[in-house]
Amino acid sequence: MITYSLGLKNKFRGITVREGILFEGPAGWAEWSPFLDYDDATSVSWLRAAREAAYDGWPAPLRDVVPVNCTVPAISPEKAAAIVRASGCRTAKVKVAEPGQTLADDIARVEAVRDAIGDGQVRIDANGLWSVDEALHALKQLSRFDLEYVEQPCMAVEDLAAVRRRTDVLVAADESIRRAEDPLLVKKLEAADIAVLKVQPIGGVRACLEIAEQIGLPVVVSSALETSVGIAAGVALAAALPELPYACGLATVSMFTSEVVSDPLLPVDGFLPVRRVQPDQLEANRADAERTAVWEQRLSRVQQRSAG
Ligand SMILES: O=C(O)CCC(=O)c1ccccc1C(=O)O
Ligand SMILES: [Mg+2]
Repeated sequence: MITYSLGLKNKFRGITVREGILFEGPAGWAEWSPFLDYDDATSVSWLRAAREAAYDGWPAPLRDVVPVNCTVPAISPEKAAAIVRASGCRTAKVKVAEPGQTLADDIARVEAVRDAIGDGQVRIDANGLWSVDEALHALKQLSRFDLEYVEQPCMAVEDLAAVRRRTDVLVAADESIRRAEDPLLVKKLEAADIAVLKVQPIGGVRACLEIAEQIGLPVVVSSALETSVGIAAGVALAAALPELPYACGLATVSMFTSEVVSDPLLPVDGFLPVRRVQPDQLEANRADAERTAVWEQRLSRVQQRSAG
């Protein structure tokens, strides 16, 4: 078992360093990396996902590559365009509604991404940070860039439904599924056209496959900003879904300044290969003793909780 610490090239979700635990079981390597602002109760499902990876393995794949989007943080238009061009992806996901920025910043970034990707797809993710009115106003301005969909424009599932009723842009639910007590409320309230599923927060590949079946919406598999070890679980889910009509948000390894494997899960021409990974760069990416102790204590608290 090792605690890793990886730098991020750009601030993402408010963080500049990503940490987590990697461990190996009979079925392969597993990642446990709940974000630091998540409490122990929330982190139990993340542990279920890691145990599945280490001890059970994943259902058989139905495809051997999965299409992915490149992820564009809330950065300048010039840097955004450079990320899109370097990625080789035919779909880009652009972060918008960043605290401290304006709608003008979002418009400039989305415009630069649209220019860079040409006739590819552009989707945006507001991480629930708009009100209904802000979302409708922003979508009116941004829809001229021909959006594939908007992910989580508002936080409350009722607000998501309200936005969906009043815009032509397709709506995807992310936080409304992975952070909700009832992930199927999105379906009941007809709050979304697309379901974003993340393996760690939802509690494993099989848990995600179950939700996919019950929710009856097309699925976009996304990362929770994991190392290639965690990304491999997302790839396994994407490979096992009966249908995969959209590119997945699994091309996030390129956001790190280093990686725990020498052959990371990076897209080639917009696709990730379906395979497991074997970390061989652990020592160079090991967290210091203090951070390792913090993570090991956290893991033992969450293990106790999940055993109870
Ligand atoms: O979907 C992607 O392209 C990358 C994944 C991503 O955006 C993300 C990564 C970590 C935490 C939250 C999110 C999110 O989708 O909101
Ligand atoms: Mg999201």
